Amino acid sequence: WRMERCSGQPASRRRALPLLGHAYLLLGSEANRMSILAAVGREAIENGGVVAAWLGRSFYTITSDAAVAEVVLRHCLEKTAVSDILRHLCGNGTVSAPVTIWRSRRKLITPMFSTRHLRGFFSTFSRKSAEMSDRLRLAAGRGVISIAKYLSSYTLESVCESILGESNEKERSEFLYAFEEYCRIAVLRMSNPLLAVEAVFKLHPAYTSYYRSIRVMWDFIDEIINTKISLDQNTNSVFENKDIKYPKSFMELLMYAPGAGGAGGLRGTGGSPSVAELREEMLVLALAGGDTSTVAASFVCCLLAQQPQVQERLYNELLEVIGEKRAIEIEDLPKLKYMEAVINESLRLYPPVPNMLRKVLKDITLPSGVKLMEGTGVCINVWCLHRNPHYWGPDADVFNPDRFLDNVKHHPHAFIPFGSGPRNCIGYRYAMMSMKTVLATLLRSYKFLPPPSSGDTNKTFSVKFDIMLRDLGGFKLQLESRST
Ligand code: HEM
Repeated sequence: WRMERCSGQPASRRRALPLLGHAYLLLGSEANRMSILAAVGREAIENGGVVAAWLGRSFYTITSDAAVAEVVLRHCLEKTAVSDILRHLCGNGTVSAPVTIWRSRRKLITPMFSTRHLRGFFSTFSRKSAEMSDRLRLAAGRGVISIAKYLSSYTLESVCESILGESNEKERSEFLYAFEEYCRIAVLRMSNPLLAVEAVFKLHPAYTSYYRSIRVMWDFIDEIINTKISLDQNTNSVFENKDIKYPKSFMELLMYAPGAGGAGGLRGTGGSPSVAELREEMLVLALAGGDTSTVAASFVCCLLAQQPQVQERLYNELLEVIGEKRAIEIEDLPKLKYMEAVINESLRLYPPVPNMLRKVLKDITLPSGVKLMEGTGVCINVWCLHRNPHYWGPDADVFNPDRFLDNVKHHPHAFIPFGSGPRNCIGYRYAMMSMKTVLATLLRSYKFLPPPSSGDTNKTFSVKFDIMLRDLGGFKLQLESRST
């Protein structure tokens, strides 16, 4: 009570238990976890933007308010202890690193996302999209499929080619399976403060599986790194070759980055990058870049299946900008304005990262007088912020891409699927390019239809939360070929 009083934050009306605080509410199924997070986010809206809750003995401010999100994302760059679970996998990789290490890591990978490098990856997106479209030919007209299954192969293949440079299919699917297993268990550990304690987790049935899945992912990346290093050594080019031709993989770019070697940079002993450090960054990019885009593109497809008029309008835009037959070119992408609005509206309603956590390092007093206290955590409830009627009107839950075409100005922090501030998503442009390319390829060849008897065309998908947001129904839809 003292914390709530000092911070001026209303306490959640849900009961807190000794030791667990409100964390016991998150212990049920993945769907239950998401509905609790959404309910607490709505409590914050009712309270004018914030509500206080306890995750174990840690005090958290939950917010669904754009102004609070802006302050937090600008000033609080440290992740909370919950991110320590991510560090088991990614170590000091950019996404999970403590601020002191994060600064140099972020500086090092930023140039890799320059326009020049991103342009180099377009050919990967377009080739992999065409391959996925071919694979789908067998599924068209043959009933219900999970579009996420196909999109996850597309994103992982593209990510592997552009980020790692190479990989084989069997190992890729083992990697994907291991990642799903890791997410399933990691979120249990994040939601249950007792399981965050290693000695307690050791007694849990998922303990072995958790570390096995991490091992599988590490081995996958290490194998690629070691092959690359020995190849380069054999050709005498390791770290000296400044004239490699584009497109390079992110891994090559990182190995040859001029900035590598500074404090926290990627040079291991003897002037070469340590495999462990390369692995950390590659894992961050492969994971942050793969699953998020799969989830985002899958929700777009399912929403389009529900909304035939939106899909037809998008198809017409594709005909106008690209036409029916010619290959998509990189210059087409910025012209697809309606496509961008559809993706944004989908990201608004179904943000793949529905919660962002930050630690407060210094007391901050918000304009409302509420205090964010040093040492406490903040959870930005993106799911509720994106559905907050205060910013999006009484029809906030309705899918309407025109919101992003109208000249109505929204609060700049009412829409933050990629975060914001110095620690925002570094792969935003990569993700948009990849998603636009695959969606344009698929929509020119297929019509998306909802599964039979899926009911209301504006229904909210039932979702679950396991680090990422996912459709509980498994992203099901039907395909009809446009060429018949
Ligand atoms: C639709 C796709 C994507 C979404 C919705 C998304 C979302 C996000 C969000 C919300 C954050 C900030 C998390 C926080 O503040 O706690 C983030 C960080 C990050 N994302 Fe993405 N992301 C996507 C795609 C990508 C891609 C394609 C890459 C790389 C290829 C990537 C790399 C990263 C990295 C490295 C960070 C950490 C940045 C830092 O801490 O400085 N993301 N992403």
